[in-house]
Amino acid sequence: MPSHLLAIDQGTTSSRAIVFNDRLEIIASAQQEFSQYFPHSGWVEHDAEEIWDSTLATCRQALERSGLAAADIAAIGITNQRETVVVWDRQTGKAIHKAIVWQDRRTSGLCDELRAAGHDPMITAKTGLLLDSYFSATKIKWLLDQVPGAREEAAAGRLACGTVDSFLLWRLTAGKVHATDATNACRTMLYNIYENHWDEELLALLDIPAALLPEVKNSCDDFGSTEPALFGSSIAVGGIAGDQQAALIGQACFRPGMIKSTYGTGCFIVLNTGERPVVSTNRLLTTIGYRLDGRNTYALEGSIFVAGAAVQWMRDAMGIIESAADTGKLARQADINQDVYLVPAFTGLGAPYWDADARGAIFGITRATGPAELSKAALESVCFQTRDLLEAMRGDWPAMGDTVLRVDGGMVASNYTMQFLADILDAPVDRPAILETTALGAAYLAGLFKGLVPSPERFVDDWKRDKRFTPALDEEIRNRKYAGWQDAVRRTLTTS
Ligand SMILES: Nc1ncnc2c1ncn2[C@@H]1O[C@H](COP(=O)(O)OP(=O)(O)O)[C@@H](O)[C@H]1O
Ligand SMILES: O=P(O)(O)OC[C@H](O)CO
Repeated sequence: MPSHLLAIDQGTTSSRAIVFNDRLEIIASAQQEFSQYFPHSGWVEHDAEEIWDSTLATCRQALERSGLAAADIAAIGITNQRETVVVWDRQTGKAIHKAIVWQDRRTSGLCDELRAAGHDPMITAKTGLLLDSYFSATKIKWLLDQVPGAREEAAAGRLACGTVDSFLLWRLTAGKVHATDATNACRTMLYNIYENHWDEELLALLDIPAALLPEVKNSCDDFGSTEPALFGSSIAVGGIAGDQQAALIGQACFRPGMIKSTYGTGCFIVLNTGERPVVSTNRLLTTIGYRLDGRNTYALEGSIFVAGAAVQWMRDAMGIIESAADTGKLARQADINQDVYLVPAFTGLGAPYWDADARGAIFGITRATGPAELSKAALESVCFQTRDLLEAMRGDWPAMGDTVLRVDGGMVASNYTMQFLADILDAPVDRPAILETTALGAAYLAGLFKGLVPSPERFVDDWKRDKRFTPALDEEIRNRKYAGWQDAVRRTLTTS
């Protein structure tokens, strides 16, 4: 009986494949970066062929490194960068244009027009999202409108469209399955998260034919099986989830009130709110955390565009540090009497401010300010932004109670940052034993499909912590520091 699981983690900058055993321990992995295309200011594209090639290559490498054959893999789970869209030809499987990436802002003018026409309350009421070019819908419209012949091809039923999971599934099954899961569908801004269907009014508003879109399934479901020639024999695909939702699953946040925060390039905080969706009054997103057996578990999400990217900026643009880990060492040496704040609004500010025009700023610099103080300010900015989101979540969902934040992503390697996070939140911060939580979530869904892993209720109890960071900052200092941050943000915003 095959008992291993293969997780595909198709991210914004790299594709990864990880083989897990049925105890959900990592056996082997492979990773490959691919090109980012920036054809114009604010535009971000990926080549769908590079996405596919890197995914296939890493799956094969991970299998080879594990010493296993395809026949030893019980099922594949796919997790992916969300919102990014591909439109492809059903006959050839080739994309008609490069994929438009979630970060791409080319349709912000169209979003402004939709807002001016008063459509945003309807969009939020159906999708739980805020009208923004971040989501897939306006990107699909752009592709249909701008690629020569696309509208005619679509009308003739010759095109298919989907988020990256759906494109990969199409390729893995050699065009036999056109499907996605609810966590990906709910990020398109075309999916009604309360009634669980592609929304006709939204499709009509954006002139997107329903026939283009994939079937929406559970996150753990029968997604078909891979073409035998790809890996030597066919493997079932049993799970799909967008990467932030997969991290929620991998962190075993299966109970209402449980919350995870992923610190990579950006930061995404997701709170499980249970079977009842919570409508945000604080500009957070209502989203589907996962769908199992036809039942949605909803979540509130806050997205911060710049987290580890602030550290990359210190290294690549400023040359203040040589490697990311230097920031922690420097921050510990900083003069504690200097209150320096960095507001990393490099591409505007995300939740809960949603100010696309704000730009980064540094406050409180003196002649004595140097790399140490800037490093400290960069790391702390991520923690202040997390507190902003948690305050918004508490406002939206008073039942949240005491928070324990489960963290993952590259930046959680920084003990300085994690301790300051606990201090400024005045809440414990838990770092898990397995840091590959996104892939773990995908593997878990695939394992659940095959009955190889514990039920969600039991998985919660199996979750293992590496380290807990406990708050240790005096209340008066905490309040003063946070007030300083709020003041810095106020001075950065372009909207009042
Ligand atoms: N020790 C560290 N201290 C601070 N930041 C770090 C550290 N290690 C990694 N990072 C940051 O974490 C990010 C990488 O995390 P990762 O989860 O791999 O991101 P992504 O999946 O978005 O590419 C980078 O932005 C990097 O600067
Ligand atoms: O690929 P990541 O890890 O940068 O995540 C991207 C998010 O899914 C975008 O919403």
